[in-house]
Amino acid sequence: MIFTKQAQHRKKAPVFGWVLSYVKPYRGWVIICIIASLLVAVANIWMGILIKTMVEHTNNFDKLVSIALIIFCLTIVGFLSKYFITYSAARFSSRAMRDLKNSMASHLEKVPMSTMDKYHSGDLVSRLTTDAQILQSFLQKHFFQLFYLPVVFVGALGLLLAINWKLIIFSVAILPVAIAITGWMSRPLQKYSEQMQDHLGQTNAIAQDTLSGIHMVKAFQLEGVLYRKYHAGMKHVLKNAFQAEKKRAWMTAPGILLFSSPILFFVAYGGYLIQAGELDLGSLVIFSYLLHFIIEPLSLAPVLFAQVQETSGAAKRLQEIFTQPVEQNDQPAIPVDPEAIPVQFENVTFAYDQARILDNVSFTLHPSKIVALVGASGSGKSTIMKLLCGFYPMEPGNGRLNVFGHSMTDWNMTDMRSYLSMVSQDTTLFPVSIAENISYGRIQATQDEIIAAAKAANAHDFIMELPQGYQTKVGERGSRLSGGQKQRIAIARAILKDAPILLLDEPTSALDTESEALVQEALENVMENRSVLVIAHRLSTIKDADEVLVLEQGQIVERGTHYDLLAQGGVYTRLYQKQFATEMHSTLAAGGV
Ligand SMILES: Nc1ncnc2c1ncn2[C@@H]1O[C@H](COP(=O)(O)OP(=O)(O)OP(=O)(O)O)[C@@H](O)[C@H]1O
Repeated sequence: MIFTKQAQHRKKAPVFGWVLSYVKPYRGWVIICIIASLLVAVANIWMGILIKTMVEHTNNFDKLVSIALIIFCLTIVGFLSKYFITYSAARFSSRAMRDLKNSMASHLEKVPMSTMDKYHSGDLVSRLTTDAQILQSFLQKHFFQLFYLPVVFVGALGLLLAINWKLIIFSVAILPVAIAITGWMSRPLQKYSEQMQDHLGQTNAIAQDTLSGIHMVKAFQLEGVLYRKYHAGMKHVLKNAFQAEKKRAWMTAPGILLFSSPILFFVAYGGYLIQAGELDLGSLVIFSYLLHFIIEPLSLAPVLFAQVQETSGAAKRLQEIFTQPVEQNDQPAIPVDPEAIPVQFENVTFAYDQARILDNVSFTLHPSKIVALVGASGSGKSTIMKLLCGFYPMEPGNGRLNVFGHSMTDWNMTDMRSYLSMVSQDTTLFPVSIAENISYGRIQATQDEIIAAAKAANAHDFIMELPQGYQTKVGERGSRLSGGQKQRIAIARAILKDAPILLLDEPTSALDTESEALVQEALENVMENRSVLVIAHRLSTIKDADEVLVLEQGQIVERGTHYDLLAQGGVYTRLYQKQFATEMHSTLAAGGV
């Protein structure tokens, strides 16, 4: 199996258990937060008892002074506890979210291309930012309430029941109905929140595509089309946000009414009990103070429930990423025999989804040889490269793919890829300096080695002409460099990596003649003494290849050297005449073969 399912414990855990697994390493701060929450609750209830004692001892000055002192101490305890709630919640929530984001980023690096094909990078960024923010905000602002509210509620209820059970039961009798109504009303909040986050992910994806492809957008005057798409996406986001807020507003109005009704009942029935001599004034005062601690938890419960719903929606979107299988990276490194055959495809059949893309493909790339892939667009050339990079899993029974004599399924992917270098038409440069971009071929490379690689890639001269030389920042995706310059930096990177197998997707006519000649020379340097699998677009590369594979609809329909294939007069000859006739004529005119 190329793909394993890591982080199983997190995958199977219910969503909040999964979130708590990230909080667990900071349990010290969580415990401080919980203890501080409990202290605030106890201080509030104790204050009620003291108020009652104060009312009962209005003639005892010493008693009043000692009560005032205790109240002062409780106020200090309450103040410090609130500080620690805020501080500790900020500490554990921000650290837990940092860990979660880090492990999500590292998980994303390990998921196979088949998974990345399912998600847009903008959506993934949205999960990493907005969803993680919702989660952090819950942990920071609402987590302590899960402990504070029940304790203050139970404490206040116990005291009030002891003072006059009839009055408290009569006062709060309506609250279960209020909770049921507001709880029922908050149910769609999770759905709205999930929908809003999904739409936000899609809208972010449009924004990202528009900004990264801004040249094309402007050249094709697509601003209006993309703006309308963005606008439509934001409309959905706003709609869901508005639906959620409308629900909240609906919950607030009856909530206030329902949750303030106990005060009315208390005033009416409490007054009656005093007149009937069944309740003293001190008890009435403590009742009015403590009733708040009954109403507050109950009125906040639906709001908290709604927050939990919203947070669980965000957490589910994050957790979904962790349920994606990852590439196998935990096997020990395989010892490689340098004499072994670098690449061997044996009857490989492959489909991305349903349709068969490669059909029974077999070929061998011998050490220091060149195998060229040619064929019409969509015939499966890039797919062969992608399989060799281990980007997609091969189903059992669909052939064998060996790298240095070991089946792809036995390799640790990171280890296997250390034997491959890739230079593709679509060069990926990172927004860092030229030196750093080249050094990504081999992170430990010295400055001298970087310069030597740049020289071999025909890049040194143009780099030295830049104002900051090797320290020049190349911009997003290398936007500050020309196509040929980007290619040569990518080739320098491959030279520095010095891997025995080179995968090459030759640049086509996107480069001008002078730039193409420089790139071509650089490519010849990087190909030297390496086993090369090349998607060939140049006649000269095809002629130099030890074997040319002609692909048609995922099948190798012809194979041999350029001259063997021409002699056959089949698919290759037709392709040759179509694609290379101009190049052939110019070669002949220049006195070439
Ligand atoms: N990630 C993918 N998911 C689904 N189908 C894909 C994916 N990548 C490629 N395909 C399909 O596989 C087929 C072969 O594509 P491939 O890129 O291998 O062709 P190619 O010969 O390299 O073409 P070109 O010369 O135009 O680059 C095409 O029909 C393409 O639509």
